[in-house]
Amino acid sequence: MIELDGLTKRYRSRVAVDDLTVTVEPGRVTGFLGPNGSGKTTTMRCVLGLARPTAGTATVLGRPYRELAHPMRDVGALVDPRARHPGRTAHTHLLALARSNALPRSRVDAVIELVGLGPVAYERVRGFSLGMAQRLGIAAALLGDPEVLLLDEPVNGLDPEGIRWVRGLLRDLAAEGRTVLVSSHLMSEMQDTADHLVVLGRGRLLADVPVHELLGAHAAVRVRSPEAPLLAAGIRRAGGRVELEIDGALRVEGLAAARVGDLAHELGVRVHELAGISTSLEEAYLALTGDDVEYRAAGS
Ligand SMILES: Nc1ncnc2c1ncn2[C@@H]1O[C@H](COP(=O)(O)OP(=O)(O)OP(=O)(O)O)[C@@H](O)[C@H]1O
Repeated sequence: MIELDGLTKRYRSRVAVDDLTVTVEPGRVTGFLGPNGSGKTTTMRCVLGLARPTAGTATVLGRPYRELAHPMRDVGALVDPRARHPGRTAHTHLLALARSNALPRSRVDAVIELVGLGPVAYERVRGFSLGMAQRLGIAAALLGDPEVLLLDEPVNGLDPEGIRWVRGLLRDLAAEGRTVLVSSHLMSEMQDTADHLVVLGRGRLLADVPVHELLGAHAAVRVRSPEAPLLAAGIRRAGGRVELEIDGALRVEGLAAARVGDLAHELGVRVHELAGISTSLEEAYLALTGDDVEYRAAGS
């Protein structure tokens, strides 16, 4: 479990993380989302003792990271995949990590195998592609067989096969009862991987919800009727939000399809089409974070 309590991190006048209170539970994959610069990496760095909170606390398994007796056995992290000695081979890199953390040598071969780096284990890290570097970073995170995993954009640079592999790995680790916190900008990937979401905007908590709840909250109903204005007025009276689609259909949010059908019946309005529309995580995410995007291209 990871617990953040009023976590705040300021860099001079800039507030990177603002009074964040969240519990990341074990046994599920928690996606950590937010626009660029919203504070995800800074939060992870505070959890890992790499940045000191200005206020509040961040604990792992009930303790601040610095007080963990065997940090690598408790927490595995991938924060910067390029942060390693370029002259070392993958094997020597992991072996050095294992030695300095009193982990058995057998774990080195086990994680190399697990992440699929066997064929390049004795090649220098200098020549690794971003995807290979990501796999090595994940291997390092798993070296101590930790209860808690924090992965900052682990699929960055991976090809589709690699992305699918990370998805399976994260789901397996969560199914084993571990705490898995993973940040990503790939919404379709998060929709398939995460059970739960923590969403930040400008350092503040925007949402702490199960994925299906967020998707449900943004789901819509499409309804077509020759008496659309009458139906739209009834839907609004019942608390729904209505928009007119380009083809004359109504897009309704806030009411289920069955409720819209019943309303039409009550109003004596004919219906030619009625369907629930599921939203993608990307649409739900953009609706949630729209006002909190710090960097936006002109015209977008
Ligand atoms: N060492 C630092 N010194 C000064 N400001 C920093 C530092 N680290 C982060 N920041 C600022 O804090 C804010 C949050 O950055 P952070 O990297 O945590 O965001 P993020 O959500 O991980 O972004 P991204 O999705 O782009 O990786 C940004 O405005 C960033 O410029």
